[in-house]
Amino acid sequence: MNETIIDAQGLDLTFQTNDGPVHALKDVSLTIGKGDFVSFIGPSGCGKTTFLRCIAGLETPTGGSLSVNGMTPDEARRKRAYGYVFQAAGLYPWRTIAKNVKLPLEIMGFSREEQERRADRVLELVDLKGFGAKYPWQLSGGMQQRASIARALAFDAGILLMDEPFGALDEIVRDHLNEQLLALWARTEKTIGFVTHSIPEAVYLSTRIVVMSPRPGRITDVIESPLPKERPLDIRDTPEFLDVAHRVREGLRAGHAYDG
Ligand SMILES: Nc1ncnc2c1ncn2[C@@H]1O[C@H](COP(=O)(O)OP(=O)(O)OP(=O)(O)O)[C@@H](O)[C@H]1O
Repeated sequence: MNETIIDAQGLDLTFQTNDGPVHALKDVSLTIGKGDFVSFIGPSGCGKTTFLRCIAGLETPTGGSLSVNGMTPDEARRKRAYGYVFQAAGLYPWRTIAKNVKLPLEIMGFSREEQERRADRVLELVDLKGFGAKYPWQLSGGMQQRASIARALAFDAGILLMDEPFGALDEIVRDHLNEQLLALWARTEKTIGFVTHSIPEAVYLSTRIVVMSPRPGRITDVIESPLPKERPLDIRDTPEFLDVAHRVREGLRAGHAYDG
């Protein structure tokens, strides 16, 4: 495998809540290499978001070890090792698209010229060239989500963490964004962690698919994709694709059957 970027070993996380402890992650071990596109799939509440948030240094595991770029997640967060894309685009309505994209750059103290240059570059990368002066409400849901990806790319972190970024979009738009995301990944060689509920989306995008079980969230299968890097949408009709989709479905089913 390529250089290790994310290394989780025996990760455990129990939330203490008013209703008692919630065991969200159990003995999660996974290594993600540079340039991997790893999807996390599993039933609602199985800890996909929690695992992504651990990588991002936004939750603290209660057991095990986790490193990101050879650092603790907290150090990696402070060094801005990753861009994070949420399910909702989360753009500020009073800022233009360009100003939304520049926000992290402003906070990080980039010069105005550099902010301008980077915003232009990432808006072009997500196919929003010429939309910088628009406000979020003037854009479709898919375009807003692309703008939020541009914002996550603006400071050029090597890691992109995406939590169901296209979950709220209709299927045609989602297909299109999946294609664009693959092209962007090929061009930028980012390491991507991607949470989804959709089997076809996971299979279409990923180099590896991590199947998780219901609570306490455990990894029940890690499927290496045999698909080539170059993936036109109609690859989804090929026997290879359907075979991987079948394996994911079986993995999800086996996880559900687990009651230990
Ligand atoms: N801050 C928190 N405090 C207490 N419990 C939490 C907290 N965050 C998450 N949980 C619980 O941990 C479990 C895992 O949640 P998580 O959001 O990671 O699941 P998920 O797989 O991403 O679900 P979904 O697919 O519905 O987004 C759930 O039972 C959730 O209620």
